[in-house]
Amino acid sequence: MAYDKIIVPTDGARITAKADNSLNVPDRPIIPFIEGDGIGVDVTPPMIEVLDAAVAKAYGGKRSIAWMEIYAGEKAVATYGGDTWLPAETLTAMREFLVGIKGPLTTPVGGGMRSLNVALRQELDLYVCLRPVRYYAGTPSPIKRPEDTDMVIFRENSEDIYAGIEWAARSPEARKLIDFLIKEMGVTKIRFPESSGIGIKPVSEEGTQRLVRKAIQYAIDNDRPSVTLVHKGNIMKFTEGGFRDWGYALAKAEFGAVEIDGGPWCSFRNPRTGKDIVVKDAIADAFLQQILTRPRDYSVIATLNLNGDYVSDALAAQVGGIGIAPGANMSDTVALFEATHGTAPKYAGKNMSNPGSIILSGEMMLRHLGWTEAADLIVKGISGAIQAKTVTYDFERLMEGATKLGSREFGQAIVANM
Ligand SMILES: NC(=O)C1=CN([C@@H]2O[C@H](COP(=O)(O)OP(=O)(O)OC[C@H]3O[C@@H](n4cnc5c(N)ncnc54)[C@H](OP(=O)(O)O)[C@@H]3O)[C@@H](O)[C@H]2O)C=CC1
Ligand SMILES: O=C(O)CCC(=O)C(=O)O
Ligand SMILES: [Mg+2]
Repeated sequence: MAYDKIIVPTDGARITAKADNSLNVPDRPIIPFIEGDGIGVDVTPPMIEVLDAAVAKAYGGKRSIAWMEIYAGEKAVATYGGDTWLPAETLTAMREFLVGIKGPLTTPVGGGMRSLNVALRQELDLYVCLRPVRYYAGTPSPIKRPEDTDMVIFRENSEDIYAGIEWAARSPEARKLIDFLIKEMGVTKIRFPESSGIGIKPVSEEGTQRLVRKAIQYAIDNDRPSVTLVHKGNIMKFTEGGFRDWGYALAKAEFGAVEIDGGPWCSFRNPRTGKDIVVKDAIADAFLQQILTRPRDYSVIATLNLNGDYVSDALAAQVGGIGIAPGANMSDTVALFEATHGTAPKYAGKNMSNPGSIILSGEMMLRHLGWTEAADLIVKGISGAIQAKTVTYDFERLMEGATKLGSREFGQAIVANM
């Protein structure tokens, strides 16, 4: 494939997918990366340095990464000109090279363009947003026993109110839709029809089931005790309630789950371990208080797009903040690893922000490639740097006697602790 601005490294090779969607990973794979807006300049370069160091140490030069910059957001506009926020060849490169990593991208509030992050997920159909939440010893946390929080979020990434189907108040489209709802659908509950903006929340059986299937399979593969479907189905019966019902139906039809005490909770035996896996559900508001009051009750979480967004940041805060919360956006073939936080504009370019989130996203990426030895070194390095209290401002301000490091220097501390 010929690219315009993307320079494909000539000394690397493409990752390819086998028929069963597992990966053929060469010893020097080409990995596309998007630097990201705002603090992207601060956190992405240390991520590259840390991953390179971990791979070099783990494999003594036998393996390495050929990094390939691809563009989105402000750097895309600077590189391609005009209004090119998400160049077509960025999507082409992700489809061709299959595994990539990105920094955060800015989305204006209210008006302006729609989210490039969401656009990437939709265009590449990256329907799973996978966000593991675990505690690293020594990390400052607002709760008493942060080590009790060990959850893995499977956030549906392609539909829900997050899909961006909405019209501004008083626009012809909003008026037309509201008119249709009132006149043809008999809707009487729009309190202020003249001045309502209006959004649509699509939630499908297919979309739910492909996500819940991945969450249950993860619980099986990783010896997890439960999968909780988190929804607000008492209020939004046919969208969030549908999510719950379709989730349970899938657990029964595909994994042989049977109801416990008349349901709706059900369980099945993990074929790998022989232990029971419980599939249960929780209403989102109650869930948000229970993750604080009894986090040990929850393990794998499957939820809709907007709930997953809220839950991700809430759980990240419990284990020390968004500065070290990693994530991945995945389809059956393409995976784009991504920090959970945004562009934190007030810190942009100041070499202050914690690069831990994108570094641990990189750690997930190495595991996805099967390079577990290098991934383990990153966990060791970050644990060591935190325990030595050599950390960025976000941790330092909450720790007694810590040394404050810049983003770059924290990356170096991780490498030093590998
Ligand atoms: N996937 C993506 O690319 C995402 C993009 N965004 C976009 O980012 C922009 C800014 O969003 P905003 O709501 O401010 O959320 P951010 O996550 O960018 O920042 C909120 C706060 O979180 C803390 N924080 C975030 N990242 C780090 C880090 N690496 N190290 C330490 N602390 C960190 C800071 O807290 P404190 O000030 O207390 O130190 C910061 O002020 C918006 O345009 C939004 O749309 C948002 C989320 C995800
Ligand atoms: O796309 C954005 O700007 C925000 C996305 C977000 O907060 C997330 O995916 O966690
Ligand atoms: Mg978010």
